[in-house]
Amino acid sequence: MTKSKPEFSILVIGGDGIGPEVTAEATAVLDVISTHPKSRAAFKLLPRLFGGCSIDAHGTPVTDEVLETGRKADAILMGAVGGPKWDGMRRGFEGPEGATLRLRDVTQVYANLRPCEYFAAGNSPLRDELVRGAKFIVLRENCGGPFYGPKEETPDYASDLWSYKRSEIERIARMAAHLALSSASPKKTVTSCDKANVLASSRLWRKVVQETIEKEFPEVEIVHQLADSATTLMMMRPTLFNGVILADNTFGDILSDLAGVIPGTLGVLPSACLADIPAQKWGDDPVKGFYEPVHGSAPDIAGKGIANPIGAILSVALMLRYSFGMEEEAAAVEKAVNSTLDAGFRTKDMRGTTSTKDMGSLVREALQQLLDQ
Ligand SMILES: NC(=O)c1ccc[n+]([C@@H]2O[C@H](COP(=O)([O-])OP(=O)(O)OC[C@H]3O[C@@H](n4cnc5c(N)ncnc54)[C@H](O)[C@@H]3O)[C@@H](O)[C@H]2O)c1
Ligand SMILES: CC(C)[C@H](C(=O)O)[C@@H](O)C(=O)O
Ligand SMILES: [Mg+2]
Repeated sequence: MTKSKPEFSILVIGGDGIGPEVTAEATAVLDVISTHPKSRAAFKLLPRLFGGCSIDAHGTPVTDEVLETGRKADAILMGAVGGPKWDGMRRGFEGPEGATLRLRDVTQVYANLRPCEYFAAGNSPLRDELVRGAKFIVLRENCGGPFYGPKEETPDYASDLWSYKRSEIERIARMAAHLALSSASPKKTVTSCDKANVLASSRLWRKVVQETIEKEFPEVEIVHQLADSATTLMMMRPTLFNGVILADNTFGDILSDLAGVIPGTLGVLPSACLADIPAQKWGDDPVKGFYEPVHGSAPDIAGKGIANPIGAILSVALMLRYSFGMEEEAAAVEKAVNSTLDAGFRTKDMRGTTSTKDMGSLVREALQQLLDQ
């Protein structure tokens, strides 16, 4: 890796439904950054079919070539996959969603960071005084649990094995503590959510999270919360969770979608799936990351040009920060999004009329100005 101006390779998966619409706005942000006179990096984009569109073209949701490209690339950017047309194909890891799980598995991106914060856009259905100041990362274990356990599927019986190994829990607990310590917030808290009152895998989870963090990160406060009551608390007192919310694959999936109530739409939530502790600064070797907004392919609004591209654009900010150590550029993208919202522009999910493309170009204009300063 040359430290002068590295070129990072990125597998780009538009996917299905609104996936290609929001991904186009996200890659356009990367173009602004790489073509700016002060640019510190070049990006080699590797667009590929994946998901339902790949089933239509190749008869499989992911070809070996795409898995291999993803394994070798520095990062992966994905819109979303799936849709009613391919719902009948879900069995084991077949079908569009199964392909996403396979790609997460081959890249071993075990830590799924799903940051959520309140935007002062007046869009939350929750009362302003409840959500103001809410800022946390849902850290979801991404390569284990029932998503990956052996499955049995017959017309009369079906099962998914929900299991965790100590080593899988230790590595995600370390990531949680690392994120808590590196956050700007004075509160260094990890709130771990589980169902230790009923699930054996949760009892191991709770024990290993407690032991690992207590021993290796004594300055981090650990709170254990049952996952069911965590949902009510997240809606009633979201700021209680400021810091890091740690959860396994299933509970993390649910809690991160629930967090969409805080900004008032899933459309603005980004996500980063990492294979290692994030890069600390520009010039470090890239950390393998798989970036995708939290939302899905939203078949109900696909093709209408109204999808919110902010979740995808903010996922690019996470890529710059966590994979490439480009904190200044990441912060500029986030600032550009905030200033666009502050100027009053909103897509339909935020009760506005701005189109996907217009929202993308407004953010890019704001970004260009910030980079020029
Ligand atoms: N990463 C992924 O590939 C991924 C993630 C989640 C769901 N999915 C798949 O997507 C399909 C649809 O799932 P779903 O309907 O449960 O969830 P979804 O996230 O696609 O949609 C839920 C609701 O949020 C809205 N929404 C989502 N993203 C939006 C955006 N960017 N702008 C505006 N509104 C937005 C939708 O219109 C819909 O009303 C399913 O096939 C599911 O498996 C894929
Ligand atoms: C589509 C599906 C495989 C995926 C998941 O459950 O991980 C989605 O819901 C997500 O949150 O990224
Ligand atoms: Mg989900």
